[in-house]
Amino acid sequence: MSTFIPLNIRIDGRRILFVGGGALVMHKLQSVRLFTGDITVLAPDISPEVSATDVHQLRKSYATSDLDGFFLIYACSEDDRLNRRVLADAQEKGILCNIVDNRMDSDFISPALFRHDGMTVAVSSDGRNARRSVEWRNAIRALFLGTECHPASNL
Ligand SMILES: C[C@@]1(CC(=O)O)c2cc3[nH]c(cc4nc(cc5[nH]c(cc(n2)[C@H]1CCC(=O)O)[C@@](C)(CC(=O)O)[C@@H]5CCC(=O)O)C(CC(=O)O)=C4CCC(=O)O)c(CCC(=O)O)c3CC(=O)O
Ligand SMILES: NC(=O)C1=CN([C@@H]2O[C@H](COP(=O)(O)OP(=O)(O)OC[C@H]3O[C@@H](n4cnc5c(N)ncnc54)[C@H](O)[C@@H]3O)[C@@H](O)[C@H]2O)C=CC1
Repeated sequence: MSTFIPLNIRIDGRRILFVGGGALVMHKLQSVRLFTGDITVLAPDISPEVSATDVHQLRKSYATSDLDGFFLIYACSEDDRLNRRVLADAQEKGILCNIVDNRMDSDFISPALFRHDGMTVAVSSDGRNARRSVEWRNAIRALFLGTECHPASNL
């Protein structure tokens, strides 16, 4: 069984890498960009939506040395074998890595977030039920903002 502890990790001055540049990266960027602008996206094909953001872009196929200098890695390509290679390379180098939607193997997972007035709420199900995390986050957000509570996921 995978177990996780919630932490707030310092990221100022530290670089974050996404391997892959499709729809899923765009989705993940929406939350990560709330916290840092120092994000690099590496993929042979980077979607127009990702390209239109202010992230650093490397249009190339992944190589192990691409991980050097990064603090956190998100392996988000559509190629599961590649994602697993990225994870193995990162672990070899002592860098924390998330394989998208794979809580069993990831070093960390992403909670459902709500940020307001300098405060952050992060909800997790330890990766067991992401939809439930979104519903809890939305309920907490409604409590603070007095808005209608519904399960649609937007920050
Ligand atoms: C392990 C993890 C990924 C990781 O971090 O590695 C993971 C895994 C999986 N998600 C799945 C599905 C969905 N995920 C969402 C949404 C979000 N998922 C997020 C996190 C996580 N999802 C991590 C665990 C978090 C925790 O601990 O609870 C959020 C909170 C944050 C983020 O992604 O940044 C983000 C909300 C963003 C926001 O709104 O703010 C929605 C709803 C939607 O899109 O609105 C659905 C459709 C559900 C449906 O359709 O019912 C499935 C397939 C399940 C299945 O098919 O049954 C898996 C795989 C599996 O469960 O094995
Ligand atoms: N789109 C979504 O909301 C969700 C996607 N997923 C899974 O996440 C994965 C990615 O999904 P999408 O972003 O939608 O796919 P996508 O097909 O839009 O993007 C895949 C990205 O991987 C990159 N890539 C391929 N080979 C590479 C290499 N050798 N080096 C670096 N980058 C490489 C491609 O250039 C592309 O940018 C898929 O496995 C998908 O099943 C899972 C849940 C939701």
